[in-house]
Amino acid sequence: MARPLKIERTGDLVRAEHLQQAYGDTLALRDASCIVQPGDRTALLGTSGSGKSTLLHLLGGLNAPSGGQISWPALGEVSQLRPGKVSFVFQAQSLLAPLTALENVALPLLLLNVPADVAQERAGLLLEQLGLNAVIQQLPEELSGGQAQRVAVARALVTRPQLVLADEPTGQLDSVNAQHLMDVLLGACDASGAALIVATHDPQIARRLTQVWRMANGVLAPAEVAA
Ligand SMILES: Nc1ncnc2c1ncn2[C@@H]1O[C@H](COP(=O)(O)OP(=O)(O)OP(=O)(O)O)[C@@H](O)[C@H]1O
Repeated sequence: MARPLKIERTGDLVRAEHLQQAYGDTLALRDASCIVQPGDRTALLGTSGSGKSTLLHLLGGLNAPSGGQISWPALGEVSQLRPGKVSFVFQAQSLLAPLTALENVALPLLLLNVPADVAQERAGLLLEQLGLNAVIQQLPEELSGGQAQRVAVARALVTRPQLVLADEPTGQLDSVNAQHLMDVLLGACDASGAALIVATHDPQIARRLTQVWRMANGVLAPAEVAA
């Protein structure tokens, strides 16, 4: 529980109370309460299978919880969250196979009716920032795992979202590229005032964030200040 839940704040990006998520007989999330505010920098830690991805998916409105309450006071209804206000960097490969790296990154802007030339320019700039100039015309199958992960980060940032939910975004990167990716993620979120939540197993990544949420067996512990 990041902050007391009793106080209503219209500026809260997410308010979640006692969330539960069942997948058939598996109760993946047993009890998670948290508030996300603009500018938050949160590391979500926990062993494999503890429920981190499940929580991120609920916070971004991808799934409805089986129990508990969730709302997005500053963002609106769940149908208004994506694309645009909330972005995901998924753990699994999520780029669209028939589209080039550039087209994958520009797509969320096209869905928001941004003109194609503006969308391509913004997508190209982000890909350049992530060191991907050489591969912008390549298809996902022609990218390395680490390149694909960085393209997915560019796609998440291109709409200048207010909340970025990143599920092990550095899992396929060496430590230099992982730190560079965090530089870009943090720089983009600092520039826009967005909140960033990163599920990670990497202590070096967690150290770049200011608070820690720990998940154990589907239960989210109160937030701690990062060491
Ligand atoms: N779609 C699904 N159907 C059935 N069970 C699922 C599904 N997604 C997750 N689970 C189960 O829910 C539990 C929590 O999974 P989750 O992916 O949230 O964990 P995690 O902490 O993100 O793990 P990791 O660090 O390995 O990514 C696990 O027991 C997992 O097997």
